[in-house]
Amino acid sequence: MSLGRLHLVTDTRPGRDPLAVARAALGVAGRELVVQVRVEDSATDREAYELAGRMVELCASAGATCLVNDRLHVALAVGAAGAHVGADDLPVDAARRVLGPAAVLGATARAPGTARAAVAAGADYLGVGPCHATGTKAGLPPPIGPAGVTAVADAVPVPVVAIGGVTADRVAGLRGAGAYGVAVVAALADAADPARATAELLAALGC
Ligand SMILES: Cc1ncc(COP(=O)(O)OP(=O)(O)O)c(N)n1
Ligand SMILES: Cc1ncsc1CCOP(=O)(O)O
Ligand SMILES: [Mg+2]
Repeated sequence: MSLGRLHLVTDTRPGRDPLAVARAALGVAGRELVVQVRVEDSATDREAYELAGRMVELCASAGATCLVNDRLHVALAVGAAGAHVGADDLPVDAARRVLGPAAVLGATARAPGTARAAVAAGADYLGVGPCHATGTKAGLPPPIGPAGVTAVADAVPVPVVAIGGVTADRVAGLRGAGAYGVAVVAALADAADPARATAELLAALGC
């Protein structure tokens, strides 16, 4: 599996335009981009399906990978490449059974033990964090910092994607800590120029 190093997780805030941000990022990053479609828990399956379906088409035209957060049935229904699950979602082994062996399956981990368990259960990559403080998701445990990323990366043979408060300035520290790539919401969704912000993140990643 060749996984992109820059993951754009879609912004769930009302009034945002995740397709416009993804279009701008795809134009710069192409196949190096993974778009993870993430919607509010309160969003309907129909809303998730419609956004994910449009995102799959956009990603396909750029040669990029589209994943769906949490809702595996939506991932299957729109023909996404795979999905991402965390502690409140289906367990990794169940998610793998639902998606099948060929799908890309990501799992959240913040410590070596859970990371090893997720990989043993079938995760292809790990989303690890929050690495830094973030205002994007409430109720998270304290940031693990680059040292926490190293602890996980040293424990598993799969790519580690650092998430939480990631900015272009922080990418070098995270890569040095062992992260294969990074996942961002605000760094692209809040950027005045998402295409330029994408280029800066890619440059920091060494892509
Ligand atoms: C790449 C990546 N890493 C971690 C997460 C968080 O997933 P989860 O813990 O299930 O939380 P929600 O995103 O579902 O609120 C992620 N989505 N992507
Ligand atoms: C979904 C999620 N899980 C851990 S941090 C996070 C949000 C990351 O958003 P940002 O890049 O804006 O900090
Ligand atoms: Mg989840």
